[in-house]
Amino acid sequence: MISTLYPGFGLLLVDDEPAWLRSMALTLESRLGVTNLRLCQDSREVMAILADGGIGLVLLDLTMPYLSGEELLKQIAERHPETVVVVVSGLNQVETAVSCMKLGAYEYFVKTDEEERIVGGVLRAIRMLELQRENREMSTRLVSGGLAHPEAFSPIITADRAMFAIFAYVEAVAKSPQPLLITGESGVGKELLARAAHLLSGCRGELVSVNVAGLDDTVFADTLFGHLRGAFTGADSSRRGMVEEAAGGTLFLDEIGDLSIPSQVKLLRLLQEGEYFPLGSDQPKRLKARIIVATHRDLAAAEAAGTFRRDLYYRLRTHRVHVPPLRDRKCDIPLLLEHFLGEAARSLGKSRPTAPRELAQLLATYHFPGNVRELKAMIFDAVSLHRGRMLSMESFIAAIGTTPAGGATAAGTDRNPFACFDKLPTFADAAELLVGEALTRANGNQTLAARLLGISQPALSKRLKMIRK
Ligand SMILES: Nc1ncnc2c1ncn2[C@@H]1O[C@H](COP(=O)(O)OP(=O)(O)OP(=O)(O)O)[C@@H](O)[C@H]1O
Repeated sequence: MISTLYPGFGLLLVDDEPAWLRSMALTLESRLGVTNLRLCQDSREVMAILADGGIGLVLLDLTMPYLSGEELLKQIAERHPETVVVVVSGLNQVETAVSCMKLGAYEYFVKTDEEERIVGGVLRAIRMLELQRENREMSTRLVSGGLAHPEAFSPIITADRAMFAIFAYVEAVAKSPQPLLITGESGVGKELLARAAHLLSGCRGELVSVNVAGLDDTVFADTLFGHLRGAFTGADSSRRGMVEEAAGGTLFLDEIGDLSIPSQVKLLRLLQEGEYFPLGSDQPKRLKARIIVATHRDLAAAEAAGTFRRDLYYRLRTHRVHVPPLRDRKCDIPLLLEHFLGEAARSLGKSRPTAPRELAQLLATYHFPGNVRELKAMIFDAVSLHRGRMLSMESFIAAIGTTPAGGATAAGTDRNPFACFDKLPTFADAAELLVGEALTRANGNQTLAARLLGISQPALSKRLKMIRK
């Protein structure tokens, strides 16, 4: 069920020199983690291999016995136009390169080019093909009327279009054996999405979650792969690792961006080889779980900074989604408010309070660094404190009031916004600025602005009149 082949389509390397084929295969495997490879030394076999299906990308030599690369390029363009061809030739001639590009080659490299350039070109071609495949799957879903299994996403409350697009994507790639990478700030709902992907995968086993942040390399290996009795001092009994617990299901590795480099190597090996060794054992076990990983970190930046291995990054990002922060989907706030009010009332055994009309508006003024988790905690806190029918806004104002809307807390200004002023504004100027800011955050709603300022609505109205005079 679980394929360890990467990418999801085959790469066919065609060259009459076996040494070049071997060396290219090793380079692609070690640099990009490519394992879905077929090598072909005889140009006459190429079209038959393509006819069998499964090949997405061909790396083609030009000068070969029987059929030349240019002849093959013509035939591939005619019979398999969806197959991408990258020419890697010994010929360093501009005319040949131009003629190959005219025949439909995606890129042209000379064998003496730097390895980095050729590897980069192959990676571009792989990404383009992966995107084409994803787009095809997505459009099929859109044409066939959206989600086939909306119920898998029912725990995720949203009215946001970007979120629905993510659902369609997750459904499209749910049965793929390749890993799924979910990124997004803390508390946006990445784990909920992982659960939906697991449900849709059709795998009958469990979803096993492991937070890998802060695990040192030995603990990481022990947690994932388990150990045999006596594997190390204190290992009085053997232990099944999480990879085994997740067999037939999904292994969800959270906070993957915090994984140490040695543990990244172990994870890459697991993905590439589909095998692992429990500590103290020389008998390999097979990976039988789908892998989903999540992080709040920017993995591309971590890869560029050298703290995340490139080969693992490319392996993990085959299918990826980015969940937007709550501040970018404010239309979800009223829905989530209603949802969590009900949930909080039920779990606290209270009757469901009614939210004041301005509450959703007030919440929309806040930037929610902790996203949905923070909103949920605020609502649970307010419901646990509240008495009577109408929910009080005070606990929300207290929570929101401690953090500026932009989220910026420049040094020295988090408690005292005037600390950075050389010359203090006058009292009247400061009051005018404050009132203006409150009205902006409250979208012009005076009742809400007055609450944000901790004054009554008539007092705010009076102050506005004074300002406007
Ligand atoms: N759209 C949503 N609808 C309902 N509940 C949600 C939604 N998004 C998040 N939650 C709730 O918010 C909390 C945080 O969600 P979750 O753990 O999935 O976030 P996360 O992105 O994985 O966070 P972290 O990066 O910190 O692990 C959970 O209680 C979850 O049920």
